[in-house]
Amino acid sequence: MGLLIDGKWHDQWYDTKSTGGAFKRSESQFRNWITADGSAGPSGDGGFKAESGRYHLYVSLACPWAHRTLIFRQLKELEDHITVSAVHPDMLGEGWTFDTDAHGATGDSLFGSSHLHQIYTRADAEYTGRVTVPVLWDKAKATIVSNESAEIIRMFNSAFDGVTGNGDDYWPEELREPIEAVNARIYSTINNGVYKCGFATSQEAYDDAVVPLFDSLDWLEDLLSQHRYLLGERITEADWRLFTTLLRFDPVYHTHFKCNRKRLTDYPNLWAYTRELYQWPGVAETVGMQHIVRHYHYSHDTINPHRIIPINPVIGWMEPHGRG
Ligand SMILES: N[C@@H](CCC(=O)N[C@@H](CS)C(=O)NCC(=O)O)C(=O)O
Repeated sequence: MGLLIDGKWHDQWYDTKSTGGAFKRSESQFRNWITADGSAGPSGDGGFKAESGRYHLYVSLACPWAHRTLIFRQLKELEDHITVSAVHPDMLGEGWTFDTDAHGATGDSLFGSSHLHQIYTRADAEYTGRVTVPVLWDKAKATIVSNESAEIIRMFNSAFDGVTGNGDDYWPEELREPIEAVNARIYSTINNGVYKCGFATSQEAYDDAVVPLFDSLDWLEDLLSQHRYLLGERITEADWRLFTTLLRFDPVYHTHFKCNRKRLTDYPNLWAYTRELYQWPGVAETVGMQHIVRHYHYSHDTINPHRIIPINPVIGWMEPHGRG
């Protein structure tokens, strides 16, 4: 685990000393947008036109943020248009690697790099910051379009509609405001909330994260007793953003990140809802449960110093969900 400073790799864990033991996630730095006609998006530069075969996605199957992008690639039928490389689940001293000695770890099919940080320095030789997945790479301009999953899924949602003919819309105009509100709470208390619990290095920081986390899960349990999806009867990006965290809850966050007031399977509505999303056409094939369980327990030696991979519950993802 580490980061690049002026293009040089430094092996260091997250700094929580300056924040009273609290984990603060840093902002993603590559913020360009692919658009249908190549015009500039809400941030960054223009010139990234949606074209088949032009873009490549670097992911970790373990990572909930990268997982969102894989799900959107699947939902929006982009598999033949956007190529993918998956890193090895073990993220150790030199960060994410392209080692291939794990099922599903593909290596870097574009450049044959050994480490993900080489992709960042290819885009910016002086890059300073964390080396995270997902990364959306542009083969034409030889640079990173974006390393922000929340924005990559919005590009995938609509930019390639003319290429694929798939017009499914998970960010519909009329629901954008309520989606943003739900996303904000879920991001802060659940998606990032589990990390705040797990990476806290003081009791106070942990308490500050774990209470809102379970308050939000209770809130969602109630919401999902009233309607099928977060925003009503229509599935939206908010559901997919929540799904990748819920999927990892019992296998990883409950024990490894000490999110253990309840398990996902203790919430009847949330648990059935998660199964429905798991069973959505194409979604189960984006799930790399072995990478998920292995990555967290093996890579975070500050939390699990002996790197013992737990036996884990057997989870009935394919049990009938009974919703709708
Ligand atoms: N804001 C980013 C966060 C991505 C992120 O934190 N990915 C993790 C894996 S789950 C990572 O690569 N961490 C490496 C590090 O922090 O050094 C996004 O949503 O795209």
